[in-house]
Amino acid sequence: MSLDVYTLFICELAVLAFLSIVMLFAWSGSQYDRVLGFTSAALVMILIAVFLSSLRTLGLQFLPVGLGNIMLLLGYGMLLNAFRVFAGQPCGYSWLGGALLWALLCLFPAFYYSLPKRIIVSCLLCIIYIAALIQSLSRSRSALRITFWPARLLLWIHLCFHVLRIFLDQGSVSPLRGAIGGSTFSVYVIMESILFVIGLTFTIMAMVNERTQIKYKQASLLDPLTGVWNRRALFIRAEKLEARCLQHNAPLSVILFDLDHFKSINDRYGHVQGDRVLIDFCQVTMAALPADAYFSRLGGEEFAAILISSAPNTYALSERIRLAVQRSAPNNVNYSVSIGIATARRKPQFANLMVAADEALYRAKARGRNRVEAFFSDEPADTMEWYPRQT
Ligand SMILES: Nc1nc2c(ncn2[C@@H]2O[C@H](COP(=O)(O)OP(=O)(O)OP(=O)(O)O)[C@@H](O)[C@H]2O)c(=O)[nH]1
Repeated sequence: MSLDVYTLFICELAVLAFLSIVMLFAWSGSQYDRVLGFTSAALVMILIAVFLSSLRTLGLQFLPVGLGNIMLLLGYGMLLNAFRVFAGQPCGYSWLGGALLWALLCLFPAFYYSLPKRIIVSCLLCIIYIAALIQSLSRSRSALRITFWPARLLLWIHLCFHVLRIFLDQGSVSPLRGAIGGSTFSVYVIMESILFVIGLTFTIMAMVNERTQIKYKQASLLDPLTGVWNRRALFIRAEKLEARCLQHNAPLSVILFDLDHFKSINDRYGHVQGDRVLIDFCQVTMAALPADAYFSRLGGEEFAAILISSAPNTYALSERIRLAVQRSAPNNVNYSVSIGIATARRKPQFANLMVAADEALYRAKARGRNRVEAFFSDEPADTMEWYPRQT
């Protein structure tokens, strides 16, 4: 099979133009997402670079060799920015490095007029950029469960191709009259480049799509004011914890919190200060809870925590939280919390624990607030762990 370099060149220009348009539409449709913006810029720059390199047929040197490669390296720089923004890193100036170095080297005739030297330097710069892309991608790994591996594979294939090119492309000038490609190897470079830009465009769109979906899913599980998990998240998590406790025969505890006289805090200090108290309560409580506890806002001034912990430990922890809240005074506003707890020794059922903890919380309110009450029962229950009746 022989591949015609002219046909491939036209294909590449058409593919790049089409992908640039698709990406520009995706960018504007995504409320100008910066990742898609940088990718659009990269595709447009690579399109210009490919067009400029075709001017070799006219016997030109500066436009295809100087400017064409500068545009190509700027295109890689834009891709680097896209991956950096995706990973939450600052763009910095490294995206400019390749293009500046190329411009500098073109000042030396020994480089400017030597195809083999230009091929080696161009390959090395591409390898550096692709390695930087792989490194930035690795930083996004936790945010990309599905698209991480295809993206990584695509970049590694592109990197290996450039390593191979250093050894296989001898830089022998194409024998074709008015050749578009610089060397006889150009046909493979164009073909790989077409496949790479197609793969890259769709991979980046899939990455952005996955990130958006995760963001919306997270948002649906978080309380917008305090940033802690919401009721829905708690119930999802509880199912998992129930299963874990069942498997390891571990005790499961629920702690219910209700801020005392919160309405009067709103009335006396205003709603904004009331919000600050809610945020402060979350910070104080989260700092005291163990890392594997799951804390959420049920609504209003009601919160819940679920954790694998025995009854005495849960009681001691709740007391610590109550005292920490009592000491805390955001903007000099003192407040307190009533706490109800319940623990199941084995076969825990979250719904039952919530009812039991709620009963204990009701007692804490009835007995004067700012106190911890644990669920107890007079019935001989075989799974609920209860405390001696408090008088
Ligand atoms: N600032 C603020 N207030 C809220 C928010 N959500 C609910 N509230 C207020 O919380 C108050 C809850 O009042 P109540 O249910 O009467 O409870 P309380 O005043 O804390 O009384 P006890 O629970 O009996 O100690 C209401 O006034 C709500 O308006 C919120 O997001 N921000």
